[in-house]
Amino acid sequence: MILTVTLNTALDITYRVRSLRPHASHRVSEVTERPGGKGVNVARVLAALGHEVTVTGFTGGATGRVVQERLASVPGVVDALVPVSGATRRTIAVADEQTGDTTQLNEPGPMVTPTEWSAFQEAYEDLLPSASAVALCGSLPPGVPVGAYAGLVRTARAAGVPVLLDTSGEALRRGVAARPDIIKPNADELAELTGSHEPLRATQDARRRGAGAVVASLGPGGLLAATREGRWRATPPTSVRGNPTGAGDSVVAGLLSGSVEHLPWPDRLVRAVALSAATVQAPVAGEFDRGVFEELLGRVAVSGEVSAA
Ligand SMILES: O=P(O)(O)OC[C@H]1O[C@](O)(CO)[C@@H](O)[C@H]1O
Repeated sequence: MILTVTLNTALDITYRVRSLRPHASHRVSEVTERPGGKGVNVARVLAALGHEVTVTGFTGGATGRVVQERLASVPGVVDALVPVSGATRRTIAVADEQTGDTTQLNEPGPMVTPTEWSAFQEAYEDLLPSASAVALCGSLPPGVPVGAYAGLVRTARAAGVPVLLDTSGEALRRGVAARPDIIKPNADELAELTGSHEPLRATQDARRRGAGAVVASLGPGGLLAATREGRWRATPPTSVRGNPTGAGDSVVAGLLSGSVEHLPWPDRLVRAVALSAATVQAPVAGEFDRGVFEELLGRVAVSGEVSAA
């Protein structure tokens, strides 16, 4: 199975409004709720691609119960979440019908005690021997040490399990130093990590800091990958409009599934770009449109070069 870690799980709520204006009161025309947090989204997409997935991280309170109830009905996803005394957070995405833009409000998450953090680390170590790959995704809830991902990367490496890290800020900086196999920053996260706003230079710099491969998501500009095997750029055929919530998580799912299936890097990037664009176009945030995905697979452009041996 593929293991996804979401330390800060969420009940993702999407509000649709006619036009979002600061200081105004709004009528919500539609409300959607689904289990979220980045690793949970990754798991749903992996399962839709036919992979067996186990989800771990923290869950607590009434929101945690809703997240778990909803996860139970997703075929192919096994729930191995660890209980905490605090409540799983909510995230609110407000989709503006007029502009097509989405505004995101993410709660901080429950306070995790040192005992709960230790319980998670034990559960994680127990799950690793059955995992073909692991994805560590999203923000850290309060109470979890900022070096948490660095530790989880080291544990996965010691167990011989390939590890992808998708987070930001100091947690990413420390995590990269622990040498994950893949990181997937967006342009801002990559610039913050390396101090460079030039993506090509920044991806190479991030590799020097410890990442085995760096796949930078450049929004409508597609993906830029710097790996041991070579460097590539993959771009969607047209700029897609819609809700980008979860598009980065679909990239992670594309990369991970391609990695466990031993696809060559260009094919993994094509899959990741097609999934991401199909997520932007899906009516519900974080889902992907299978028809769009399959149609785009043949139309994503890849350019680049293989490294000299
Ligand atoms: O952990 P964070 O960085 O706060 O991100 C979580 C949020 O991001 C999303 O995964 C979208 O990528 C939402 O589902 C939401 O839960």
